[in-house]
Amino acid sequence: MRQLQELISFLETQPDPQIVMDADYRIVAANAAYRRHYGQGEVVGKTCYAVSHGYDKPCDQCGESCPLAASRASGEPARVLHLHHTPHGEEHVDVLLTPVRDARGRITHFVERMQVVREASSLPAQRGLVGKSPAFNRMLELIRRVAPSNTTALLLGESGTGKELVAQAIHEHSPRRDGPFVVVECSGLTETLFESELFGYEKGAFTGANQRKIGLVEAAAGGTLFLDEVGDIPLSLQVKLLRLLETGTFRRVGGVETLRADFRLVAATHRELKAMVERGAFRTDLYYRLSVFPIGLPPLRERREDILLLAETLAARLAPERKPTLSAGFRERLLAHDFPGNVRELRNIMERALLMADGDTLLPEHLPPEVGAQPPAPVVEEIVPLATAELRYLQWALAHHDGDRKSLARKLGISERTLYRKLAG
Ligand SMILES: Nc1ncnc2c1ncn2[C@@H]1O[C@H](COP(=O)(O)OP(=O)(O)OP(=O)(O)O)[C@@H](O)[C@H]1O
Repeated sequence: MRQLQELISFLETQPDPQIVMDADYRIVAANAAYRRHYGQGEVVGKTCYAVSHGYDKPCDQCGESCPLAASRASGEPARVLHLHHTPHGEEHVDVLLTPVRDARGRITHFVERMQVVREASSLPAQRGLVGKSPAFNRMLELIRRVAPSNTTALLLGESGTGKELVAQAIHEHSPRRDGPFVVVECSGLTETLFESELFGYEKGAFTGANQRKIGLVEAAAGGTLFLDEVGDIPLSLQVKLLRLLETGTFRRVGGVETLRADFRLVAATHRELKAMVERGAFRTDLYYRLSVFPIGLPPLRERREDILLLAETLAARLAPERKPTLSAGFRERLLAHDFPGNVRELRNIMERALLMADGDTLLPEHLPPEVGAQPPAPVVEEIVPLATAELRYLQWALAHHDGDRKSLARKLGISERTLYRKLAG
């Protein structure tokens, strides 16, 4: 008991919101930072899943990962990224759970530290990454883990999935955030261009080189170098990149001086690099240099819960002086579309709709005809077991429902618990 009191008094002055829980998920104390940030009345005596999620049972029984269950099982700290209900709305929170042991080594309590995630927003925001779907959250967790290090990150995703935005988020949350963020567009670079763009050149290196020019590698000193479409670099040039990465040095074209590079590398491609390696189209050694920490960016069709959030965000970004609203029919059509061009396609659709609309309400007729014209049936026309049909319908309803699971359950006329159970299959 004394030990618990000491722990609580220590946590009181810590800068991050922290709570102490017993092994039954019940909150026994919340520190000043927690009360300041979340200020949602007394939480002591309530369970963490009720306070942070509005659930009536632990997260892992509601389709989410539960750090307390993980920590209790392993005896180790556990870290996850969750979406918490807060007085400010739904917020991404990085949760670290640490077990506390008594003198005999038995776990008696858990301390949960919460850090607000600034790499992305679950509400429309003026800039940066926006999303709240499970697939987006899994990606965000990886971004949070790699950003503070100097490790090379490799972003893998279809065109328009937000690779450049993710690279920027990694840079902005790294120790190099005050340094430059330099983008190298690798596709279409010829041999001579590649070298002079990347490494710069000395005066007189070639006709037209009237003065020394520093390259992008040098410009990125102290910051992050983002190699976009790294899979498009021809084999003949890959060796030059490899040399730079292996030695950490380079020479300007026409120069003799060996210069030391000082950048953190983030690379991206929409290509299947692994398959390219197998085909002999991409160097194996370069592949292993690049794929230290791969991050998969989900296509928009695999994060449908984010479509309307992104649409609202992009509309507000594209027309800050207007207050665009999305009519029900417009939303419906967006939700029925597959977005082969991902977020970039959605952005183009929104830009067009804003031009087509005379008022501030976006209507279905402001969409190109091919967008969501044929809403897919929630249940395909084949005979399937009732339980399968029900599951498909619920998944469809989840993707098309603009709100949380609680309000969906209400609309469906079932309890939230039943909804989770049925979705778990
Ligand atoms: N999660 C997101 N939140 C907000 N905007 C996004 C998000 N993802 C992408 N976007 C927007 O979508 C557009 C395309 O993103 P971006 O250019 O980063 O994609 P990309 O994967 O680098 O595309 P490409 O491979 O074609 O270069 C940009 O306008 C970007 O701001």
